[in-house]
Amino acid sequence: MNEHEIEHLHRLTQLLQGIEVGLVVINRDYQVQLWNGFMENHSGLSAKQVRDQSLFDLFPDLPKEWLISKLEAAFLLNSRSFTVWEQRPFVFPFRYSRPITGGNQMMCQNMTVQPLQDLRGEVSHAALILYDVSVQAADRRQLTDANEKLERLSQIDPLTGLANRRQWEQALEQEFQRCRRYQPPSCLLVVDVDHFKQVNDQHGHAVGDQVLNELGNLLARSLRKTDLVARYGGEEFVILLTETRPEQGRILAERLREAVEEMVMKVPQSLNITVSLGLCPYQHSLASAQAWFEEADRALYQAKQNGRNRVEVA
Ligand SMILES: Nc1nc2c(ncn2[C@@H]2O[C@H](COP(=O)(O)OP(=O)(O)OP(=O)(O)O)[C@@H](O)[C@H]2O)c(=O)[nH]1
Repeated sequence: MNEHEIEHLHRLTQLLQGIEVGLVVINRDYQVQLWNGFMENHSGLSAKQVRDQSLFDLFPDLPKEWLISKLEAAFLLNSRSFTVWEQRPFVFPFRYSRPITGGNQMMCQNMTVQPLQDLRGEVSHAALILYDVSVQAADRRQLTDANEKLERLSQIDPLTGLANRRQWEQALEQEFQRCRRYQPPSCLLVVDVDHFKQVNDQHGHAVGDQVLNELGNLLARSLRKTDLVARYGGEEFVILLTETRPEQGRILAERLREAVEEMVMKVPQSLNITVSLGLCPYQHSLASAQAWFEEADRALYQAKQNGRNRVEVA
């Protein structure tokens, strides 16, 4: 090798030492032959310390079986492979300390395994090339969390914390399909506050909101976990009573009516309200979830017509 070539090699070595990517070269016994500055910095082990040591002795926590299968594919088949953090968050257990990523404890890594041939063309070594993708991983996780939160929020009524109409319509459709298939007993109940306009007019809209909130709490408290209560809109609530026969549904509706009548709200002065309820048990003749709801709504209209503060069954 002439002086020019030695200079060139020297520059290349400096480049590999300083690059912000982990570089490890191992021989066929998995012993470390090259360990660059990135690996030194993150492992706390110098190139001298790891030289000729087995990778698996140095890092007993490495996913041995999985990594050997990758390395053997490189040695025997001369094939290159790539793994991403989404499949396996990290290969080398390096701590990650940059604060911008928040709760991220370990460095997330992508890794390439690259076969290296000797001058005779035989694969005598393999390189592990490690990319730190902690920032991208943290961004992705934040985005996923935000999307999940948005999805949850888009299903909830902000005033009462109950399911909103969107979630309700999905649940009703599901329950309708379940009833159509298995014909379990199931009831749909529509609850509407009587003369709610007067509450708003006499006490103000903020008090009206509080009344709806308290009513929502009462309904949620009074039902089974398997029932779904939702705010359909305005002063109208809807309830799915699963596994409930018509006569049980009627008793429950009556109990809710009484509970509302007896409830004294402090908003801030004492206030009483009543509700009217329309009940429609599932019947096979119902053509759609919408038809089921319309039947219950018709029963509610009857309850209003018949004097309010009462239950009517479709
Ligand atoms: N405070 C408050 N009021 C609401 C909300 N949504 C709807 N309302 C009011 O609810 C009232 C409903 O009035 P109506 O549909 O006439 O019914 P009602 O006065 O309850 O009479 P009946 O249902 O016939 O007993 C209207 O005044 C709406 O403005 C809300 O989120 N908060």
